[in-house]
Amino acid sequence: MTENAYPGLPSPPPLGASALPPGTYEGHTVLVTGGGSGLGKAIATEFARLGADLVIVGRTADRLKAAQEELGALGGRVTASVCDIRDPERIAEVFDAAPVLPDVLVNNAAANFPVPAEDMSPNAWRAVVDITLTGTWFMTREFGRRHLAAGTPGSVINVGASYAWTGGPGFAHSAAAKAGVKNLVETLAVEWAPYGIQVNGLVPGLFPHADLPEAIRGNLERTDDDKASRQPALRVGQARELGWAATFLASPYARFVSGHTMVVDGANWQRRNVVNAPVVPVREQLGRGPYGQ
Ligand SMILES: CCC/C=C/C(=O)SCCNC(=O)CCNC(=O)[C@H](O)C(C)(C)COP(=O)([O-])OP(=O)([O-])OC[C@H]1O[C@@H](n2cnc3c(N)ncnc32)[C@H](O)[C@@H]1OP(=O)([O-])[O-]
Ligand SMILES: NC(=O)C1=CN([C@@H]2O[C@H](COP(=O)(O)OP(=O)(O)OC[C@H]3O[C@@H](n4cnc5c(N)ncnc54)[C@H](OP(=O)(O)O)[C@@H]3O)[C@@H](O)[C@H]2O)C=CC1
Repeated sequence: MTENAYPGLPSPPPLGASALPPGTYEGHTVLVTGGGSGLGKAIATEFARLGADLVIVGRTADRLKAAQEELGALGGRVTASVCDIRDPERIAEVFDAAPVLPDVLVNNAAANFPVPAEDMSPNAWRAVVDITLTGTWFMTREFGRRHLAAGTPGSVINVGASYAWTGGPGFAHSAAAKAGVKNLVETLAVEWAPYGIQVNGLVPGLFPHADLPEAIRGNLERTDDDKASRQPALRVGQARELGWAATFLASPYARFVSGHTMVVDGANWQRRNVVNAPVVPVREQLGRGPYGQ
């Protein structure tokens, strides 16, 4: 495909830059689920650059250990805890074992793979909804209860997806779960504001990276042979751009922002064409034959 003639949205400042004052998060601890890889690690990185201590959570010990070393090199204390966020008892143990009660919870871990709705097994539905929605709720519940008991303020950021508003053909499970995640933001922001707890959402657009599972990476490659030109911004997101948004939302400069979901996607989710593109059924887009054959 030929290069686009338009400039698109400008590139962000380089990795290592920050809009917030140095030390904004000194003395604060940030727990990031899925902080051992991909966007979770990028978010954790930006908090660490601003002085935060971290707790990172995921299912895979090796992945967490590698991230712990990488993030630890930024100067703060990094605790790595193996935990499946579907398990509320294990979540309680992770909070018990953390050096302090984290001030910020970033619910970043999620599960997803493309599948035509009619092909989805009950377990496939459960795996995605249990991790993405129920796991997010279990983490948030533990965080909220402990802050209420301690009488301390806190900030929750739920990482979402724009198909929470639009629906997500080919991702019925994930889209339904992310809609629930966005709705939780709105409910809990009201319930917990009196106790000093902010709850916000943060939605990445297209942020390809090497840690994505094969099913998602393969899907992006199949449908996006030229990722940049298929978006209004004419480029994809840089992981640090999501990290910067997260550090702003949980910062002292956003104390009156709660119940809001911020979309960082170069306006891709608002996109409509003057002339509609031809409709291609999901199973055809995914290269599957007719249902039942
Ligand atoms: C696109 C841009 C937006 C991106 C948004 C993102 O979220 S990106 C972030 C993306 N990051 C991640 O997703 C990271 C985490 N994701 C994961 O670890 C896996 O995707 C997981 C959720 C399947 C693992 O959960 P687990 O260990 O509990 O699962 P398990 O292995 O036991 O399988 C459970 C059921 O699912 C079935 N099934 C599985 N794959 C497929 C498939 N491709 N097709 C159909 N079905 C599939 C499997 O067959 C089984 O059903 P069965 O046979 O019993 O009826
Ligand atoms: N990348 C993108 O373009 C987009 C991403 N998003 C959202 O951004 C967030 C991060 O995605 P991304 O970094 O790309 O995805 P990754 O697959 O790279 O990361 C997911 C992380 O979550 C962890 N995780 C998954 N399941 C569980 C579980 N049951 N318990 C604990 N940890 C778990 C994984 O670790 P482990 O497997 O070791 O448990 C991994 O570290 C997600 O919420 C995703 O939905 C939304 C739109 C687009």
